[in-house]
Amino acid sequence: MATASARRHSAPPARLATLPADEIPFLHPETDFYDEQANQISKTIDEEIKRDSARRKDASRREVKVMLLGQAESGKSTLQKQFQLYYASKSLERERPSWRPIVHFNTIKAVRHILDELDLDLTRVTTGKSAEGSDASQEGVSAIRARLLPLIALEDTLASELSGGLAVGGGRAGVYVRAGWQSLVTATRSWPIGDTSRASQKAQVAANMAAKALFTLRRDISALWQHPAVKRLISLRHLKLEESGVFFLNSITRISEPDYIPMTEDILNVRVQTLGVIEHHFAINMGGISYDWRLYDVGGARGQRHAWIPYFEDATAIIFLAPISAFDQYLEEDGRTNRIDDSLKLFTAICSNKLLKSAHLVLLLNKTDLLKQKLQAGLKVKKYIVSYGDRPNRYEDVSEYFRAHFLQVHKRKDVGGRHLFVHFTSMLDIAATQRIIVAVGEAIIRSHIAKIGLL
Ligand SMILES: Nc1nc2c(ncn2[C@@H]2O[C@H](COP(=O)(O)OP(=O)(O)OP(=O)(O)O)[C@@H](O)[C@H]2O)c(=O)[nH]1
Ligand SMILES: [Mg+2]
Repeated sequence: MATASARRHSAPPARLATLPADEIPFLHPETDFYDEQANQISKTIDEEIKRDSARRKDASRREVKVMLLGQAESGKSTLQKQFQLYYASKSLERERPSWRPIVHFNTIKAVRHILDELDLDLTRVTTGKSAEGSDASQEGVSAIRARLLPLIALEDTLASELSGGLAVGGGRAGVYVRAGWQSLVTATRSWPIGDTSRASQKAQVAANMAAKALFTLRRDISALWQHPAVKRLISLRHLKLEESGVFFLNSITRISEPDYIPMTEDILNVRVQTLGVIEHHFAINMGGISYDWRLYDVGGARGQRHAWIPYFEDATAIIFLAPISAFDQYLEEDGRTNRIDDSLKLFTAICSNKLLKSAHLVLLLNKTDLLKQKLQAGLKVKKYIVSYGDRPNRYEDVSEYFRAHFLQVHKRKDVGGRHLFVHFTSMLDIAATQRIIVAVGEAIIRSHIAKIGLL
């Protein structure tokens, strides 16, 4: 391992470093003394390289890279939060205040959506296009609307500031998050792009204005939410709010309190779109060994899916989430594609992707709580999925029908001859999800060990 220049030096190697370049003595080859020293050094270096390589190999064997995949709103980030809650609850605790403006944003967005639908309803009634409606049911709405206008005016600014000045997709206001987004509203870490302090200050100003407006107008929001015209629109299914909107409107008094800090349940209910790929680290102990668990949470909308590919080759496992409550919903990015159909196509692409052929596969059929609610409310699956035919419109039959379709995709398209772990989940149910997280974590680590050999 001795280098050519070192072998020609007659002085003991330790002196070399202390000599200025122009005083380096003439080098005599074939010095016994030097050869012995050089061999010793060479041996030591070789051993160190071997040890380093063993350490690296060991570390890479303990590294478990798990990707959360699935369409937008399938519940990937919610699952990531559940992992964080279980394996790194202190970090979730620290982030708690940064979720407050996002809870407020979700609420303002829902209020704006209600007012838009009431507007549309009035137009339908006045143009004679609605047989069911009556503008009498909107009595009092215009006064509430006038008072709520300053709150609604904050929606776009808040969305833009919370997203770090990003405007994605155009049209509907939304909040998009990338790695490190919490620093924008907590000012504890630096935002990775642009003028960090200014971005953070602007986001905090917008967040404070929204918090004040929500507190001042909380009774009007409540009155709007309880209004018979709104109830009528919901029962006619003209008004379909995001789940987070319903949850926060039901909690308006609590979340608009000046000293409000989001509870874990609030954090799980929040809706923000993920941009790109966000990496999270956890240490998971199994059998006395600590595994470096890396979770990759991705943006699931169609325009985001290209960003997944660079991570495929290294993935130890894929957890694919399919929201089976979405049988009556269509993609936001393509209003003609049924969400279940999109999930099945995406799952087909994942099962048949050669880059992923050695990754373990876990399928979570998510949002079972919402599926139950929709079926109980009388929504008919066959109206949206014709092939469901005259099967019973019960939870057991519907969930089994969807499960069978995903299993069939796996059977036909899987390139790796892999086992598929399948679970029904309701990601907002903390106790049930934590049990599944432990089971899934152990199954993935066990398969990983089986593949790479015992540590
Ligand atoms: N009722 C119910 N809501 C859920 C469930 N899982 C997730 N949600 C809600 O669905 C919404 C979307 O969840 P996210 O975790 O943000 O979805 P995502 O897959 O990360 O979406 P993108 O980041 O856009 O790809 C959030 O408001 C969650 O609270 C579930 O099992 N039941
Ligand atoms: Mg997400």
